[in-house]
Amino acid sequence: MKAAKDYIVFPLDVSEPERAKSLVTLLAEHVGMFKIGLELFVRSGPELVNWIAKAGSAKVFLDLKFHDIPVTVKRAMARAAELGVFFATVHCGESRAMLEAAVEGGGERVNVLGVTVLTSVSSDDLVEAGYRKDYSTDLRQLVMKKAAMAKKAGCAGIVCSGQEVQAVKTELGRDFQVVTPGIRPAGEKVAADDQARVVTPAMAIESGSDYLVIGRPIRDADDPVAAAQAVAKEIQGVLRP
Ligand SMILES: O=C(O)c1cc(=O)[nH]c(=O)n1[C@@H]1O[C@H](COP(=O)(O)O)[C@@H](O)[C@H]1O
Repeated sequence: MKAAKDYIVFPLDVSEPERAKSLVTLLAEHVGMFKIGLELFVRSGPELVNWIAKAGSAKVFLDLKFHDIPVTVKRAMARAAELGVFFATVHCGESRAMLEAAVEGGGERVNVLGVTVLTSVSSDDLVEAGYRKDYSTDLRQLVMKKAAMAKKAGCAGIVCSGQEVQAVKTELGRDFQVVTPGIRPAGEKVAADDQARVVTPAMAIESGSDYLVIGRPIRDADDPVAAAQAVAKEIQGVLRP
């Protein structure tokens, strides 16, 4: 069985490679995976991905959220797969062809996740962007459509908020991996920051989430190790044997 800490994905949302390395060293025993996103990758690239992969036991998640024509996505995902990362992301976007291209590019080497509707997006944002009115009043419908498209394309799973996990798992099956950002620990006054669809670690796990992305509540805590341990404790409290 997965240990509570293995559910935690810590995003290395910092610009300096030295700061990223010190966070990896500090948190390697307390989280299950490190995520490298746009900021760090633009600064430090594949070299740092390799360093993190070799540094500890935690897995590496390359989160570059590709969104382009299929051939470009396929070729970029093939390069991502060469880095030996566990997860890599593509936006679900507007066409299944892009997702299929991502899966093809990744081959057997990487688990491709489709990003459905970002956790920073609200129903009002969807209205402004021109989405159908029923999607804006029930954002979950749009997440479900995108998740179904990702599954059909062969993705290993999706990224969505904790508010939609249960519906995705019920409709698309337990094996279809669901990663949930927008997590804010219970019992403390923690800012939601730019996140619009937020749940606690316990709520996400109880809904069936496979991995929780938790950044600022750990990174910006006075004691990041204690913050990660507190999240693991909250997860442990609701894990079923
Ligand atoms: O793909 C992601 O990881 C992601 C998707 C999403 O819908 N929302 C989202 O916040 N994220 C990532 O989660 C991290 C933010 O986590 P917090 O600092 O805990 O808010 C950033 O690395 C985001 O890129």
